[in-house]
Amino acid sequence: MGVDAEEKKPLSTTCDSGKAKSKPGTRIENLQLGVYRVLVERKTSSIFEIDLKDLYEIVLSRTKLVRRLVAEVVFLAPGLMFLMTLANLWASIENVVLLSLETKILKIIEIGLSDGGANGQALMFAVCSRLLFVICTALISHWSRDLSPSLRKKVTDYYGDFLMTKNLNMDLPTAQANLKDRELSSSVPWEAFDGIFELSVKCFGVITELGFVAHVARSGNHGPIFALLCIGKPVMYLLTRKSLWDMPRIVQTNNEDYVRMQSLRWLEGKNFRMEVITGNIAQYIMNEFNKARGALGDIRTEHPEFIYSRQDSPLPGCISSVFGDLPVLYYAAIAFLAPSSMSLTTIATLQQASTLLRWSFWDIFFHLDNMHALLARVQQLYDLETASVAIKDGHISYPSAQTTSSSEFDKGMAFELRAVTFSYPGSKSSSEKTKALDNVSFRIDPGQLVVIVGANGSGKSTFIKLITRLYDADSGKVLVDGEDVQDYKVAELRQAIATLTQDHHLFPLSIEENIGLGYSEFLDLEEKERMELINEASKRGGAEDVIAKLGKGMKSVLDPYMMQYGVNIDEDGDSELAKELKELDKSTDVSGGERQRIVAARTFMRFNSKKVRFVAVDEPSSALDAEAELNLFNNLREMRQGKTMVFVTHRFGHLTKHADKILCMKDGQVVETGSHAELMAMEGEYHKLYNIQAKAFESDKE
Ligand SMILES: Nc1ncnc2c1ncn2[C@@H]1O[C@H](COP(=O)(O)OP(=O)(O)OP(=O)(O)O)[C@@H](O)[C@H]1O
Repeated sequence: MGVDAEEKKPLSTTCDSGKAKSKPGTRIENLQLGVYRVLVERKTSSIFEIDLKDLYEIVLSRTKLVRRLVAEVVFLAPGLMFLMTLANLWASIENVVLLSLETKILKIIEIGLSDGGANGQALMFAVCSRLLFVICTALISHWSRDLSPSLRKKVTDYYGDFLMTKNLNMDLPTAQANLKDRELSSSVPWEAFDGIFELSVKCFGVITELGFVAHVARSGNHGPIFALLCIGKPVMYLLTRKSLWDMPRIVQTNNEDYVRMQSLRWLEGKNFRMEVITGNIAQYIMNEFNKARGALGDIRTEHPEFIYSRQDSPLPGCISSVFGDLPVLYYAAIAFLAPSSMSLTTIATLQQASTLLRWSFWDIFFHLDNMHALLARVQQLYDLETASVAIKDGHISYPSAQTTSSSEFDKGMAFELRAVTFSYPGSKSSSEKTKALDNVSFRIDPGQLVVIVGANGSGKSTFIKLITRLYDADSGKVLVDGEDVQDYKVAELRQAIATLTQDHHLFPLSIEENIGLGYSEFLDLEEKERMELINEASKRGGAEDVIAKLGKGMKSVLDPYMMQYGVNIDEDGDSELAKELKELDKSTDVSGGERQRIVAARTFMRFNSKKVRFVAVDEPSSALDAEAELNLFNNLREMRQGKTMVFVTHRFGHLTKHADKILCMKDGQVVETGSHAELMAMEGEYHKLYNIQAKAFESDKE
């Protein structure tokens, strides 16, 4: 380990160290730990590795969190908690009780040896007491073994519900801004609670052990001094140990050879199987990997936290070891200076007790190390409660009274964009190039069929995302039926919109549900009525034949959640298990285009809701064959009545002739607007794109 004064060029970074300013009283240290560059924030005033004031602040700030977590868990299962506490307290005093009974036995033997005969009755009583205690401990441990798993289930269920509700209701920008929440799982609060519980029990155990030591060495008032000496080593360790775990830090792999090795190793995964096989590149990957490994040499690759904890100087280890020997030195000195104040039994007991204490302290440190990170994750989970909602709900019902009374109400939704600018969260908003929409203004009248065309990344899909309020514009206004889109109640507005995009996926549920969820209120209808609507939607989406092909028809589940594996089975053999495993491995699947048809059927299902006034179709046809695409567009157009329709497409041949308006986009701006004839006459961007498509067909004919 060493401090690297030289700045290395990061390959990817989350913080520009050049700009990283430290808080008052802290400094930012740039470390090179093996293949990692680590930026650490440290207290400038601290002489020890750990700052006690810092530790105190951490403890204080976490107390509220711990109180809440413990209160919630206790409230979930007070009875279980009570029994678990009793069982664990019993276990925590086990060592001390055993040691105390052992001391008793030794004392009786020692007295017996010096008096020429042991007190048989007292010895028997002490041995029986110890046996009884051991049996009781074993029984308690047996009876209490299911307590912890039962409580664990209750706790993970409770926080699982909490997380699922929060995640399902989180809007898109908030979800993208909280990427770290992906790490959260319902088991985190349990792990934290379990850690706190264990820590408390261990602390109780240490207190009883210290009390026991003080009691054993009480003659000549050695007790408190000896107890203090026993905690010397752990305290010294705490002050001198090097640990990154609690420090605010940024870790980044900046060794190019290591990064290349990892990237090449990634290619062995099944995602790249096809490319590796068809490209015949396995040997190339292996050669490059070996080259990178050679170049990396002996540079350490384990986690930087582990590299950092290695001490450069042997001094802290020596000091800590000497402190560990102080109890031995102390009773050796007593035995020499005041031999009458301690018996051999007392010395043997103290020796055992000090070892016991040392292990107990290690145990506590181990739990403490984990605790900080665990509590930080629990805090993240609780923060979901107060996570700022990016998409604020409006106050106007949709359709508003003004819309319903308008003469154009029956035609569909009206839109207007006024000088709208938008960049995706996470993109560098200061740069012009990252604006997905740049000062865009246009109008779409009720009932119009609009086709949006343009090159990749020109901003076509972004427009639909703003209308459906997946995102809000950074500046400018998006008006729906004359009102600011942000003023409407989001749920009501979305009920009036049906979308079909390439981003839509099948749910891991039955096909019936996949289509039915297009309008979930219909799932409550009578079976017959519901199936009629679902069948009709599947017909319009072009999915009828696909579904008929599947063994279980509408009840088929295409992407089910499944956990299955076989172990120690000769899969080529003909054993019963091998046959069963082969049968289990057979999964039902359909092609990409067939999936798109089922997704399209879901959108048609939504049309059954009389509330839909706007249909947004964003390139749903990438995997559809020409006939399916034509049918889809025709079926959608047939249902145009009362709806404004926007199609985003690259293959605009059959759509543009039906369009009331075509918007041609380029670099986040609408560069041309008009009918097909008007845009062709302009000989601009649309003309260019159209001719590229037309030429492809002409060259096919040649
Ligand atoms: N989730 C996202 N995060 C960051 N940037 C994004 C995101 N989605 C799109 N962009 C960027 O916004 C710009 C506009 O994207 P948009 O998806 O609207 O283009 P598009 O015209 O629909 O493209 P395509 O024809 O390829 O579907 C592009 O520069 C794109 O890289």
